[in-house]
Amino acid sequence: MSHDWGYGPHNGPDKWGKKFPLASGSRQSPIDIVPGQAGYDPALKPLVIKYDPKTSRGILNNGHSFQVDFADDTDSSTLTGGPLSGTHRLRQFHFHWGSSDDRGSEHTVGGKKYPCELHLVHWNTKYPSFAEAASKPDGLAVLGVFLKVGVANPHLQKVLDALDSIKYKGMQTTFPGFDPKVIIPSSLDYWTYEGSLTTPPLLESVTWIVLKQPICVSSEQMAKFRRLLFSTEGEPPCHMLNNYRPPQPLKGRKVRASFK
Ligand SMILES: NS(=O)(=O)c1ccc(NC(=S)OCCc2ccsc2)cc1
Ligand SMILES: [Zn+2]
Repeated sequence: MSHDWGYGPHNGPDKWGKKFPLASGSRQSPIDIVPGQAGYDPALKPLVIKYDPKTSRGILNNGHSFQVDFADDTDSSTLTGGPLSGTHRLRQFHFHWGSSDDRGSEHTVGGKKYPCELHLVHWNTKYPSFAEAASKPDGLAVLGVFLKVGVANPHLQKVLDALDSIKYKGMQTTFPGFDPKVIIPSSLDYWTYEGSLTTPPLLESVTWIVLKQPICVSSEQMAKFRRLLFSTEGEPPCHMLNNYRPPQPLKGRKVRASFK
């Protein structure tokens, strides 16, 4: 069954509930993180991020964002510690961004929108595969990193240089030897809460770990994200803009902070 969900006026986040009833579920993402209401939890452990650049494989325009995919058949690239139990393997990372620098992130902080948000997607190896884990309440862990406009980011530039070869939906190319550690901020202070995928199928299987410290990106680099297309080569061109879901109701959930 082909799902034509997207981010436009006719198929955007307000319309997803028609085909994906989880859209109004009890643990939907993203959310607005209110620092004053996120209690410090001394029981939270430090995050342990171990990424091996030899596991990076390719870069794909999937028609909603672009993603860098990783080999996840071994424990070479993993996320452990923090609020997590067990080992979570890195599967892919991708971004969400706006049509201008004043919007684009999915999570917001006290109502503040960032121009872009990076998601590093991991799955719990207590399950046999990503697809199996994606259907379990403790199956996935997504590390969220905000991007703020400032000086150009040379590490991000390596990713952006590949975008010209994946302009249209469905295009992909090889992307070997990339270490995602270089686009993680120096501070690993985080907020964490129980949520969902922020796109269909909106599965409520994600432990969200959102880093407090943003990384920098220049306005010129943001313009490169916006040259991607939602559309295939044969379709009328539609620029990939505002591919973010707005914050969803907290519905009684607690957000915890790893820092005072
Ligand atoms: N934006 S997000 O990080 O919440 C996020 C992460 C992964 C996905 N979906 C993926 S990787 O789907 C792959 C296909 C699949 C298989 C089982 S459920 C979905 C959607 C949203
Ligand atoms: Zn995402």
